[in-house]
Amino acid sequence: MRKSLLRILDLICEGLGHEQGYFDDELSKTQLLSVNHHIPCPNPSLTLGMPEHSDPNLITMLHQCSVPGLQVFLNGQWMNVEPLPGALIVIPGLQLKVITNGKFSSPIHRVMTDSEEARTTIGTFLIPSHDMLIEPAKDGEGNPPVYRGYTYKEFFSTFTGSNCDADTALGCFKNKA
Ligand SMILES: O=C(O)CCC(=O)C(=O)O
Ligand SMILES: [Fe+2]
Repeated sequence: MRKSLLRILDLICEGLGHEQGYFDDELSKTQLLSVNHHIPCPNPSLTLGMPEHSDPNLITMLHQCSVPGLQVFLNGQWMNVEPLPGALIVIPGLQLKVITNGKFSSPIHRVMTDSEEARTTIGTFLIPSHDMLIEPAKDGEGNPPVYRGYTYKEFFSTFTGSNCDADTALGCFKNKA
């Protein structure tokens, strides 16, 4: 999974004009594997499997099982991400948004519960090393950086301190327009 994500990141580099391997080392140092098990809820309107959030890391790969539940917030409404057999979902994280100076966005998503079936998913998260300086990569187009540099440690504590609200956390690292 790490190899596939690094390949995808290299394709992103190619598209944006950054050198190959830009994300290979400290920016993707840690790989976290997380298994989520959501038990059924007879009345799914009463609880969410996972509340709405953007992933705070660099990039995520998710294997959802055959039970639906993942939703993404798109054009002002929640859309179901239907499970496809054998498909893996790639979710750009907030660090990818910052490093690409906002060219990539990090989608808000959440998990609904199912009334009858349990849902087990596996996520792989690539995470920068804690002391790594994160900043928009120079894009050769002379666009001013939207965000100031920070360490991932600093970002993560701001993110958790703002109730995991992406806009609030990112707002703390925005340069004045
Ligand atoms: O279980 C899922 O479908 C999504 C999990 C997720 O969004 C996460 O772990 O960040
Ligand atoms: Fe997520």
